Amino acid sequence: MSALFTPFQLKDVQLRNRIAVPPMCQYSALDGHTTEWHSVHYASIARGGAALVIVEATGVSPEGRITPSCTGLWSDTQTEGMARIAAAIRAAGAVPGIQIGHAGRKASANRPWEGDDHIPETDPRSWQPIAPSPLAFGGGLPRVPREMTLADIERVQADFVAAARRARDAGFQWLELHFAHGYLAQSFFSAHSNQRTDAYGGSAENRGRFLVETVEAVRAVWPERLPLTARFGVIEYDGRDEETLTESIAQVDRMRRAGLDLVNVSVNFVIPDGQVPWREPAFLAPVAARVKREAGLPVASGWCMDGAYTAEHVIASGQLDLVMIGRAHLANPHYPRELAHALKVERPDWTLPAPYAHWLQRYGGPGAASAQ
Ligand SMILES: Cc1cc2c(cc1C)N(C[C@H](O)[C@H](O)[C@H](O)COP(=O)(O)O)c1[nH]c(=O)[nH]c(=O)c1N2
Ligand SMILES: NC(=O)C1=CN(Cc2ccccc2)CCC1
Repeated sequence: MSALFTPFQLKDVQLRNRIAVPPMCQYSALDGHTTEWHSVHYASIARGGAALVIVEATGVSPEGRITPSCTGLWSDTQTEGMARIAAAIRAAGAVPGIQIGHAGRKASANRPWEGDDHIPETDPRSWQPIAPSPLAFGGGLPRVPREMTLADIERVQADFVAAARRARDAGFQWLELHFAHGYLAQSFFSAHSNQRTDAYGGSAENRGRFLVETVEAVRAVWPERLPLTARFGVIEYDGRDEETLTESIAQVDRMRRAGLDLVNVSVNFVIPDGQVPWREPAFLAPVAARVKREAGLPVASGWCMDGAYTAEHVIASGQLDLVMIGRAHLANPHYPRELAHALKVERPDWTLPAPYAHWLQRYGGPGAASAQ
């Protein structure tokens, strides 16, 4: 029996297994609107058998995007395209999720294959990034952001609420606030990037204020019976991990009390030179397990957890409730079928829809057990 292929219930949402596709930017939007690329991309992946498909980081405002090609939910004109995608994910038997966020000081960047760096200020495609403090990320993202005023903070929080309403109206059943990867919310919580002296800076509680207030504000519009979650970096790998983890777990507890239903544990990526242990399989699993134990809410996590036995173990061992498997789904949208075969799940081909499953089960096919 495979733990990975057991259902999971959170509020009124039932997941058919523990495999989630994490948000992965496609950098293919037109003025924040989804295109045919997104429709095919998300439908194909959802048909592959994962239980939850989370649509990529979607900007709560134009300047909250990472690149000019990122999706947005700052305008009602963007809701229809997202609604088609949510419906296609649901029609494939997966739960449609979406991540909404603000890129903060990492905003106004080129697409990864076009430099992955800040667009020059002289380029008309660029815009002024904003952040808690006037401190640049560095590396390929050298622009010094404008320090946010209290009015900016209120406006951005209102943008999160408006985007959450649009995600609800588009038919998404799982909302993930992007509080990780060095973007705006993460940069409020990190002392590396937040050197404010007002109520939003200084102590860990003050640095976590923007995040807690945003959870509270979004909770008020997001249906109580649908999961409200956050992807949150809890470790920087900057040599101060124990201190960062302790204050991050306290922050997760504050967000849980503000109404968060699950946390997707990730890495902070607030500084360009963190020593992330990339070679260690499932390096975040023990970290996520500690968050689950100490903050007392369900956890998901990912990063290099795509191998069948790794994915099975992080769930069977109770470290995680859901495993996020990203790049493997870019290489093969039907990746869950590979996992089902490897883990000797009953009728593994039926991780796919009937038009594929029937023939693969009956006549074999690449990777099918009956293949000679
Ligand atoms: C092309 C691309 C684009 C994105 C990502 C990654 C990649 C490869 N990742 C991180 C992603 O969700 C995942 O955490 C990592 O890919 C690590 O998981 P895997 O090792 O790929 O399973 C990411 N994470 C996130 O929270 N929001 C996002 O929009 C994106 N975008
Ligand atoms: N929107 C996101 O959260 C993104 C995360 N990425 C993963 C990543 C982050 C930091 C370092 C390496 C990879 C890359 C692209 C966009």
